[in-house]
Amino acid sequence: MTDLRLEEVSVGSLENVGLDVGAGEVVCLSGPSGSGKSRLLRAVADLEPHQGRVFLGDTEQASVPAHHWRKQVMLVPADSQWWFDEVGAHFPEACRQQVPEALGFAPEVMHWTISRLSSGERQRLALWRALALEPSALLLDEPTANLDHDLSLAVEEWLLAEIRTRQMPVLWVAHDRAQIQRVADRHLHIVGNTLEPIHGSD
Ligand SMILES: Nc1ncnc2c1ncn2[C@@H]1O[C@H](COP(=O)(O)OP(=O)(O)OP(=O)(O)O)[C@@H](O)[C@H]1O
Repeated sequence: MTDLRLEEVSVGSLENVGLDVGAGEVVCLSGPSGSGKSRLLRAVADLEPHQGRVFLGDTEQASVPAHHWRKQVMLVPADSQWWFDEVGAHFPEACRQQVPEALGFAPEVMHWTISRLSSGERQRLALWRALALEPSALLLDEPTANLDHDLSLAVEEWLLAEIRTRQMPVLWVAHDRAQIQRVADRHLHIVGNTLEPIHGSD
């Protein structure tokens, strides 16, 4: 059981962010457009230079090569990147026959070309690809932004079940207040250069 801890992290206009996300806990992060939500996730994923320290359990980000860190602390960005022609080539062999039902795909999806994917299909497959790599922590940047309401609910439910089962600490950037109320154990909102806790239905 591993927590994700930020100590005095500064990136862009955000200063001295301190945060401890427990195993299996979902902390939602909201804030105005351009306030620094994505940059904070990128800093935690060691994709952007920043000040301060980030820990996964006892392991400090600065003590491991960035590519090892990123396999453990997995960022699912709003715009996912794909580098092979076919979907299946991006997945470990063992996962190709087990596409989760909640994502709404038939197994044939593994033979689809990347170029035909809609933005919502890309987003759902990027989530499955991230989980298929069995990370220890997840950083989700508006993971359902391109999905319709029903699919959004199904994906949320699937994600929450996976998060609880695997006991991953999760930072989840979201705009939709209703979604935040459904998924968040805690909600932090960016105000100026800091994160402020939002309680209940504020
Ligand atoms: N590498 C960079 N160097 C300098 N400024 C950057 C860099 N990347 C992003 N920015 C700026 O930092 C600010 C925060 O960007 P960020 O992408 O984190 O916003 P956000 O809160 O995720 O916004 P949105 O909700 O619109 O996605 C923006 O003004 C952006 O232009």
